[in-house]
Amino acid sequence: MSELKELLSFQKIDVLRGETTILRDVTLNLHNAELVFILGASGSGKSSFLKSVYGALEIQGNYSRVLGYDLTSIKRSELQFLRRKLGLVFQDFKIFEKLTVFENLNYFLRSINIKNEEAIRVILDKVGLGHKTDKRGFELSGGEKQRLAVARALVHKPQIILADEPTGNLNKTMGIEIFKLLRDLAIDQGSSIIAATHDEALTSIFSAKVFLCENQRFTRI
Ligand SMILES: Nc1ncnc2c1ncn2[C@@H]1O[C@H](COP(=O)(O)OP(=O)(O)OP(=O)(O)O)[C@@H](O)[C@H]1O
Repeated sequence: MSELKELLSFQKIDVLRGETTILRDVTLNLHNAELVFILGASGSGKSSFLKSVYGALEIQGNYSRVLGYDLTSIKRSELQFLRRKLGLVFQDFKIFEKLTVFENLNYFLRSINIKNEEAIRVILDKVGLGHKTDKRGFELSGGEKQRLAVARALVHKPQIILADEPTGNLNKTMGIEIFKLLRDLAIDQGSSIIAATHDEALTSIFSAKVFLCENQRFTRI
């Protein structure tokens, strides 16, 4: 059992978009190898919360630490270093359709100054795409695209994975299968996941801390 480390701590933090307060008094503590779901209706602030974690939205409050960075005082030039320690998964996959499976991961790793072809091969095997490394993005099914996105989120062994509706474009069975893959591989390498989802069913399948965004509140349920 690995030692418990605090990866993220928000204490009574407000998340803003310009002049508008999207969420108030957000309190969340995240440790390694932990899964957190964020539920809420469309427009309730789930994506905004995820964006606040990587410094893409303004926040206010006394205490907000992510992987050792204080988000209320982090410099713009430091954000790239924080973001290298995060993995991102989106509903619409955001893979490069014209690049091959291998090139998609290599492009991502190079963008964060890492050259590690072995890590690419290992993670592609783990997500079940080891036999499709030379296929281009447009030749993949939706499930395969999300497997590739899962591989991209994990290949650099980030400490936190932020997943925004990761099952939103998949059928129910495929969504559960791919989320399980993400969860198992992440937890295995000690990474934690914060996943925003409409899909309440996921919370009954996977053991997790669950929060609800509603009327600007962020409440543990
Ligand atoms: N780019 C943007 N510019 C301005 N306001 C935005 C922008 N994106 C979202 N908002 C507003 O911020 C609020 C929270 O939106 P957010 O996308 O965080 O909700 P969500 O719970 O993730 O919704 P969904 O489930 O539909 O993705 C909403 O009122 C929305 O209209």
